[in-house]
Amino acid sequence: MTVDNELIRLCIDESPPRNQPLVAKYIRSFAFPVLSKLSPFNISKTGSYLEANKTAILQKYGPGAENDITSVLTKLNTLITDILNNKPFRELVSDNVDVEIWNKVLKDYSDEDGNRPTWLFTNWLYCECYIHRRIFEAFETSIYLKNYDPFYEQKMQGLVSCEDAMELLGKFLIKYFHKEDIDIKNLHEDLPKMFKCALWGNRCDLSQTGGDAIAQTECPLVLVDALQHLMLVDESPKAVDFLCASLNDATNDDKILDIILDNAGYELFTDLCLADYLITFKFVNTIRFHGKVIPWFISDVTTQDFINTIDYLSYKIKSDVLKELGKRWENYMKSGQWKFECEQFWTLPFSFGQIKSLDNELYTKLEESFLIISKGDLNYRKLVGDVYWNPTVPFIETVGNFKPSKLIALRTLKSDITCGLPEGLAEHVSKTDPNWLKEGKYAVIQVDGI
Ligand SMILES: O=P(O)(O)OC[C@@]1(O)O[C@H](CO)[C@@H](O)[C@@H]1O
Repeated sequence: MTVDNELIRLCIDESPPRNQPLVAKYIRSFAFPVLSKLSPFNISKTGSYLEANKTAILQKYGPGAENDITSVLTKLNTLITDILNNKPFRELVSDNVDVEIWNKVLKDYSDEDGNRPTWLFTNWLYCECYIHRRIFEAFETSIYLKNYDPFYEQKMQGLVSCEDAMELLGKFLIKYFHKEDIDIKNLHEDLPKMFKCALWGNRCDLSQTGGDAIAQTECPLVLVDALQHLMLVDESPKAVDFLCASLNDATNDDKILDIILDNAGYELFTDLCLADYLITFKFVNTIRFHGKVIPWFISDVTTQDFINTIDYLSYKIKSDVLKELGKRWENYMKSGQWKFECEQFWTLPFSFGQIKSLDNELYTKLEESFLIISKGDLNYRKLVGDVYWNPTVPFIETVGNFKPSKLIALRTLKSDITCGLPEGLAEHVSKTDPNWLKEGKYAVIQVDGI
């Protein structure tokens, strides 16, 4: 019997129950294949990357790093074995500031007899976050590779491989920014396109491919129209009306936009384009980008990714328009109009509904916000509590008590969770396209408080 079969033997051959948080034991949920196939694949690819890049790593970190590589590989292999054998979770052992929180969560999820949670039977959001935290633990418990991001090069490669598409969007924007006669009608017409470029940027997510870059070659603006029929909910008109109306209020010159980022590479580029558009036309005055404090879900944006993306565009890329964009973004960072922040909460296994009770400082910060944009699938899962909602439950209900400000969610669908869909749509799409929830093919733009 293979280990995969062993996991299957423990599972239930059913869909997960509606309106409950996901758990991987339901074979017909996306969580089961992510746990049994995709996660072990991603972890073993991380190990293969280390082995393949050993010489370069030793050159950079010195010969002492050889033992580190060996110990990281052992820890990654143990992690795969633990998952595939549904072993109980263990405490984290590093001296990082978040370890106390993770170990408290482990205790909270253990039963009265002290039996610890296992991969198949515990809350899936906790489980998947724990997998990524354990990957990082393998590195942070080493000597030389404590701060090593094994996904950094792939993330930058993801950016480089999309240069053609970036150039096309860059040309459009630079021309636009140089025009002197942009009026409210133009803004009203073009702002939805900027939202949707950032939305579809979320398709380029390396956690689906074990780090292999997904090249985006078509013109992002052409794609916006071509993919419109794949948008299951499009509330962008509400967001655009709200933002355009706010331009009339000259008294408010302290409008902060918070963008809760997702992936580096091409997606981050499209987020920065949207941010530039919003700040150039004074929809907002300050933008705070929220990234991750540790490598997370393979391709999420860390400080290193954010800084080096802007640096790459400003100084290293061939294209003049992209250089010009890079320089604009560097200036926004220098002037403080743009800020990059990475709070610990985003790499903990909690939903956004828990921010208020668990991290009041962060919640209070988000209350200063004029508008919050949440990017991507994992942030969406956290927004709606990773609950397998009945698809017609309104989005504003699913976000629970996460109401610090007005909110826009931009998400391509890569997991089972849907909400706020019109009656019958989920049934209709699933009949014509059984994989509709898995591949980032469909998307939603949903708003709360607008
Ligand atoms: O947040 P992103 O980057 O849009 O997507 C992340 C994600 O799709 O990767 C995992 C594995 O497929 C999913 O569980 C998760 O939701």
